[in-house]
Amino acid sequence: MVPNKLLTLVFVREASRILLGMKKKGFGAGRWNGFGGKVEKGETIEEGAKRELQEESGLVAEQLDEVGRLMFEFEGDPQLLEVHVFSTRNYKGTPTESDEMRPQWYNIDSIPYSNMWPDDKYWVPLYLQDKKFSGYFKFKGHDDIIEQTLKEVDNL
Ligand SMILES: CNc1cc(N2CCN(C)CC2)nc(N)n1
Repeated sequence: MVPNKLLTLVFVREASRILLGMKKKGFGAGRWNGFGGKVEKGETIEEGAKRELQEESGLVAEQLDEVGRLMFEFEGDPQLLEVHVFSTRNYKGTPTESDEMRPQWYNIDSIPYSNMWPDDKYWVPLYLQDKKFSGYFKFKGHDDIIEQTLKEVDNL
């Protein structure tokens, strides 16, 4: 039994725009995404999300709302990724490039899905409609989704 790998993903939102970061190295490098990473021992998932947001973007979230839960399986890898997705509209600081991420604001009508993880085009629209969601995506490599489920939920 291999436990899930606990990860976070944070989106910073304003009325008509969303902050994305270009991942500069490591897992997901070359794609725009929210900010996030691993949850460390001794911190809650939400504390981990807040920490990663600050490390990767320089922003301090005053309030984080959990908006979704995504499970990712990669064919041939027994460890599933359990990604807890958060959103903040209440933060301080200005977006600052880190060695991991180059932040950039995008209008919510022109999100660069072709340069993001392939699953994003399915669940980000739910997020933008202020829906809560729960999804599972099985990947073959990093580009092809071979199975998926996605539903709106009332509670996470
Ligand atoms: C595999 N598909 C993914 C992974 C992913 N994450 C985001 C957070 N990372 C720490 C790990 C991987 N984010 C999106 N949007 N899609």
